[in-house]
Amino acid sequence: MTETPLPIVLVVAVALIDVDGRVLIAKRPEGKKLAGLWEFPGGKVEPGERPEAALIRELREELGIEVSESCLAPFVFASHAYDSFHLLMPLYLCRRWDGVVTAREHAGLAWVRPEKLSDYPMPPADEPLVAWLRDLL
Ligand SMILES: Nc1nc2c([nH]c(=O)n2[C@@H]2O[C@H](COP(=O)(O)OP(=O)(O)OP(=O)(O)O)[C@@H](O)[C@H]2O)c(=O)[nH]1
Ligand SMILES: [Mg+2]
Repeated sequence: MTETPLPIVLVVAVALIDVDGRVLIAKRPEGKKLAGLWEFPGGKVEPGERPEAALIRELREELGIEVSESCLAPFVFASHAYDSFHLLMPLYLCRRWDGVVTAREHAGLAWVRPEKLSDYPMPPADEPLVAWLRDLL
């Protein structure tokens, strides 16, 4: 069987972890794909951009925080076929940042214990990531 190849889209995302071990998730705003679902902050890597630089840029734009590259620890990744593209999404862990986390582009933010993440509706690609966080954090 021949499959029509889907474009691969590289998205970088992060699980920010606070001193109490809670993880930050953010609610996708109205008007965007998957609106209303909770996600890990991050976004698309632009052409020619390094993944870590893209994530640092996205965290500045979306949350108003400054993260240094040495604080981004590669963790697990999602590989998920949506209808029109194939998502490849590395998830980093980060426990240190400067500034106050603010919802600049999201409809809301929540700090959630790993075992409670499954109470929040998230995109299908995120389900395995939530399981890894629950098991390994
Ligand atoms: N940031 C993020 N994106 C995710 C997650 N799970 C998931 O399927 N995605 C998908 O990854 C794609 C890109 O994410 P995004 O909307 O954050 O991209 P972006 O920040 O660059 O926004 P923009 O393209 O509107 O400028 C979306 O189709 C989104 O649904 C997740 O946990 N975090
Ligand atoms: Mg984004």
